Amino acid sequence: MARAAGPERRLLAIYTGGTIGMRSERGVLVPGKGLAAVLRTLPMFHDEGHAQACGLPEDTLVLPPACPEQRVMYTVLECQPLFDSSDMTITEWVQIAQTIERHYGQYHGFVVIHGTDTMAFAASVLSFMLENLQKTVILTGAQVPIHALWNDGRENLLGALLLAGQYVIPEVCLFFQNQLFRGNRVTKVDTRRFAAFCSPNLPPLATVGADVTINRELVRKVRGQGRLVVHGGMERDVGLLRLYPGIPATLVRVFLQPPLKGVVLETFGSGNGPTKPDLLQELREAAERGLVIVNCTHCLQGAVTSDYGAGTALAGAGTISGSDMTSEAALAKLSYVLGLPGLSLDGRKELLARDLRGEMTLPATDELRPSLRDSTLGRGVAQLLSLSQEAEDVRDALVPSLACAAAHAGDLEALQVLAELGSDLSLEDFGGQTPLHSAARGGQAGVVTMLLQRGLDVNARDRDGLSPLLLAVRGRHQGVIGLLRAAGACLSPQELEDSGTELCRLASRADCEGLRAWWQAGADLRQPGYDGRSALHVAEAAGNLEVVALLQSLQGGVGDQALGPVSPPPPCGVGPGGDCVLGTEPV
Ligand SMILES: NC(=O)C[C@H](N)C(=O)O
Repeated sequence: MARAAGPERRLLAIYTGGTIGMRSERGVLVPGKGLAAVLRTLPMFHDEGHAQACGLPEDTLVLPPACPEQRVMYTVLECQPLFDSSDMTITEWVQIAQTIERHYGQYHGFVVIHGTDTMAFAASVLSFMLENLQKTVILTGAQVPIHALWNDGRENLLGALLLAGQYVIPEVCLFFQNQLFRGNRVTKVDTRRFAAFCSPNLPPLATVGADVTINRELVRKVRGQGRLVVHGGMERDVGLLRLYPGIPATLVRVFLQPPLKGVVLETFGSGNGPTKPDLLQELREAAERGLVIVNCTHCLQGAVTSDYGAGTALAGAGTISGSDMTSEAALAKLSYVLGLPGLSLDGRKELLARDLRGEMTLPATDELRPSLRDSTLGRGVAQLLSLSQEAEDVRDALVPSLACAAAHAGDLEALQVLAELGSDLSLEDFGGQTPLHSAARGGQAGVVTMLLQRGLDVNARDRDGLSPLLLAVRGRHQGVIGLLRAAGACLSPQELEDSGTELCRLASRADCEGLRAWWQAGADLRQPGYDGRSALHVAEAAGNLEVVALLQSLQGGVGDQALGPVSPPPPCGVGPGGDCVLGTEPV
């Protein structure tokens, strides 16, 4: 965490609705449009003289100077429609995350103006969706509309803008009543008081009084240079069930039915529940058919422990400890972990038990999980996880090699754990290969898909100048070649030039699969070899009619039906389309 440098700090404020901008209609509060226009009239939110002197664009507001050399400028994106946050769902939160992603390069930080009723859910979900966050994201709102004489909206919004503008706190945070909390640690505790939120198991990251006090030890560190990854594939079939004394097993049974894939069980005290055999049996059966059950206490403060038989009975029925997570964070984490592609059930449970975004406090001796102990690679990753803070340098040095080994072996779980550690999956190992090279060489389509989704360079060259595409061609991995081509991979001029000799060699061995792989990668099958002859010449001379026919059909542009169509690579530099979210427009 650092105080932000530079004379101008640009922020994007995404206005989704909530009481802060609400107006009374027929006696009830409903979301109100035009927040930016209101802010423009309030001197604490806009310095019109400075804006005119600098010729700022119409949609840009500028705060009065907080310190002499720095100005915080901001643009308000107003969503359409605006929501009472009671109507917000994962769909809207995914759109907010994607808006941040689209504008990530343009702004130094982000403020999300949101209703308070579901703000703790929103902050939790966003914290998991935004991986490798290197900029400040702050959610805020109000208990009383900003137009009212006595309101908390002005202070909250101003504080959020100033903190996001002046500090780099690379987390999803929530600012309310002079306190900046980690977003996935909060819960709403009051319907009326301005101190609406509390963070029961983690002190605030910052407090604002006459001075701003940042709790530096708590702020998460940026690790690696990995780019922002937005996980939009959150699982929606997750639920929350609060136990109460005497809850019937039949009711629990109904609740746990498919399509539910994961549930947060709110239990008593330190994670205890009724020990009635029929209830435990329902939980056990659900867990055995693959439902993931996370045990969170319904107490405001404290964690799930194994102190009581009534708690260990739940663990015995297959529930996973949620430690001191809030229910909001646990639900968001379930949705995130169950939405990750390509993981086994054990791998998902492994991630759920880990602290991924600072959402849970792990016991001091964090035991290595059995699923990670199973393989040599898993052991390596598990050891890395257990290294102390001081050994981070060693860890950083080992990560590229481990990532390459995991990629080659198709071990998505190990890669996911490395990513969760903040490891940069684009780094080269000692041989100069990236994990994408290794996955391509190993024919690991699942890993290639994951790495491409993370935006890794599809045309990275290893120390010998080889591309992932060439390694996939050599391995004849058609699925991987297709994925790489669709992501814009091309053989380099050198690889294309060298292909002639290789094609002749394949033709002489009647290796049709090898020839098809080159064709699929975009090679010109007429490319001459070192002696000037093409693969077709070689096949004809050898009298191999099958190869001759294949080469003629491929060279003639008639794709082999058995191979399936090869989609042309998209033009380079095409980013995610559209600039609107929830119908959002700058105002
Ligand atoms: N204070 C608030 O913002 C409450 C409002 N119902 C909302 O969540 O949108």
